[in-house]
Amino acid sequence: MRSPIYVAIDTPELDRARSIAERVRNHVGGIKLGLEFFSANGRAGVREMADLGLPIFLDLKLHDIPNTVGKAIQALRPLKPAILTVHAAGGRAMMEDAKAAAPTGTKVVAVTVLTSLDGSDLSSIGLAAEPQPQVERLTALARDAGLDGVVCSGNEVAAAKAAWPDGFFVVPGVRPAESGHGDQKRVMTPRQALDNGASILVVGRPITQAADPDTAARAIEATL
Ligand SMILES: O=C(O)c1cc(=O)[nH]c(=O)n1[C@@H]1O[C@H](COP(=O)(O)O)[C@@H](O)[C@H]1O
Repeated sequence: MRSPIYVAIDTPELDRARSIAERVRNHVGGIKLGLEFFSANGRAGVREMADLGLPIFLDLKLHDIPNTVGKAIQALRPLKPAILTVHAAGGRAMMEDAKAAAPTGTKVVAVTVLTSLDGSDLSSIGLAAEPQPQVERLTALARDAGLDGVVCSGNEVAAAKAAWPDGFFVVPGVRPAESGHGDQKRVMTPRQALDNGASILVVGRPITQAADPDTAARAIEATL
């Protein structure tokens, strides 16, 4: 079975991205490319990474009016990514247009509450401090809009899955026990996140910043 780990290769440097991907390829199920990589390398860079043969998760977290998000996804169609992200807070019509514009076979998943936010951050933007009800509300909205799944932390994934048993659940903010949290606030170990119902795990710096990314990816895989 393919590893549930998607390695988040967050770098603007194409050569470095390719080198990390080549080193970890036997211990991950796919590659996640986000805003940092895409802003520097664009669609051509994504194509080069796709040539390595692993599924591509294109994480652009689109969040705009429905027409703009739909047209942006149309422009991405030739890349045929395995997974694409939008922000659930963009609303139901935006998510519907996102799904309608995506290629067949691309999973469109909605980010609920970023894993970098804790209760006090949520209060500061006018939301209730408890993340779980917000994750549950946005998960139901994403399901009703016809998306394929959501992104949430390992703390909320069990509740989200209870509301959407056949949804696809992406869990970032994953940290092996001995790893630093960096800017992540709602974190969980890879094993626990899988046990709670994650479909895939997004792991970035614990692998990409390790002295030996291959060994780090292998060590995480061994805990699953
Ligand atoms: O959509 C995401 O992948 C995402 C959502 C979220 O709530 N939190 C989050 O960290 N991510 C992404 O997951 C990756 C986490 O990276 P590390 O913190 O280095 O493991 C980054 O590429 C983030 O953009």
